[in-house]
Amino acid sequence: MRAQIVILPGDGVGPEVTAAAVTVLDAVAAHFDHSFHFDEHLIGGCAIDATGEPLPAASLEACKAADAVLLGAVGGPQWSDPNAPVRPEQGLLALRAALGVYANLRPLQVHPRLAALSPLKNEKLKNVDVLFVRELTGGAYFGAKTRTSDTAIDECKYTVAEVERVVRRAFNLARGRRKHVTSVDKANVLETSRLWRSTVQRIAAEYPDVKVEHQLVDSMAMLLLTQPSRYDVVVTENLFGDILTDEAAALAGSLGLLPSASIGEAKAGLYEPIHGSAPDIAGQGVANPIGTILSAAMLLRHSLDLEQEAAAVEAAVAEVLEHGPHTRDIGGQASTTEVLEAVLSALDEQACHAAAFLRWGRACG
Ligand SMILES: NC(=O)C1=CN([C@@H]2O[C@H](COP(=O)(O)OP(=O)(O)OC[C@H]3O[C@@H](n4cnc5c(N)ncnc54)[C@H](O)[C@@H]3O)[C@@H](O)[C@H]2O)C=CC1
Ligand SMILES: CC(C)CC(=O)C(=O)O
Ligand SMILES: [Mg+2]
Repeated sequence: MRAQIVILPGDGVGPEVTAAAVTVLDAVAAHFDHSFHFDEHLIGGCAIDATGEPLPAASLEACKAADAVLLGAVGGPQWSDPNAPVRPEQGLLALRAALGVYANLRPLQVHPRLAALSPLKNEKLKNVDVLFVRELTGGAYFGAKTRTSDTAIDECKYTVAEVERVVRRAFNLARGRRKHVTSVDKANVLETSRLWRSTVQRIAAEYPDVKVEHQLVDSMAMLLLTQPSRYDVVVTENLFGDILTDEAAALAGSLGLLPSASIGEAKAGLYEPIHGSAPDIAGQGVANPIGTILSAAMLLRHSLDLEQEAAAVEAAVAEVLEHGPHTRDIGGQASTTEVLEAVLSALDEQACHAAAFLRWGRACG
């Protein structure tokens, strides 16, 4: 298959981790006989420096025309002046809105080899397999912002239609999993959460085969640590989902491990690790590339319908998590490049198995 993929490296460790993921996608193309064309564009702080804008028109147009977009991260201390007229993060929010990618899928699994890195006891981490579905284009991140000398307002708004579409996604995804949806809100206090909860209750009636429960976000933050294996699909609004998934990354062992897929009605989606630009380690060649490589696997699955290829990348990553090498954040000493090379050689083996399986299938008729 032929695919046009836009790469937005962004800032900080973004260029380091996207370069690793592109090398993996190149290897997938070579092994499985696909033709991926990569087109790199600016976003975030580097775009502000070059053009004055965090999302230049050329970047947005390229993303809209692509089959998929792979992004590193945006932001950093040099663009974080509270009085700055434009900020890198505005570029990412504008891109998510323009692409209409309202559902952000953030899977959490705990590799047994890394369980020791988690602050939790090992037995709590058995069978943890959660899919967070975070609403991505509404809520406080997109509401009107006003500021006077002594007052600041961030409007938080949700419409029924915005809640319905992401909640339906969550229920549909739950049908392919353990058929359990946990909706997280703050309905005891927030009007937007009351609208969220009543909408979930109405949609749930269309899915009698899926068990639904409601959990307030403050207690959910605690339950995620005390009973993580209880959860299957967790659907929640933009801000709560952002916070809960960084917390969830601590269960897996590092923020550098978690991938994400942002999807809407179109096949084309936006794929990015859940972490930020990690300015504290940027430029040192030690960033963990696994979250971005797994995001590339999600790109293969969700935007290109290449399930076998996605599974091969995931199996290669699992092999490297099992046997190393590991970057510093997960207790090793390896560089980004050493981890990438290990993933590539594990992928070689996966691809050989896949090719042998295909030959066997043909021979058997
Ligand atoms: N999607 C995006 O582009 C996001 C951008 N940001 C931006 O990133 C900047 C830094 O934000 P922080 O709160 O420090 O969050 P962060 O996610 O960049 O870093 C938090 C901690 O996790 C570590 N970390 C993150 N990714 C890692 C990786 N791949 N390998 C190893 N360690 C990793 C960092 O070294 C740091 O200690 C800010 O400007 C923020 O706005 C934050 C979150 C998401
Ligand atoms: C706009 C981003 C910086 C928000 C964020 O932290 C995220 O999407 O994970
Ligand atoms: Mg975040």
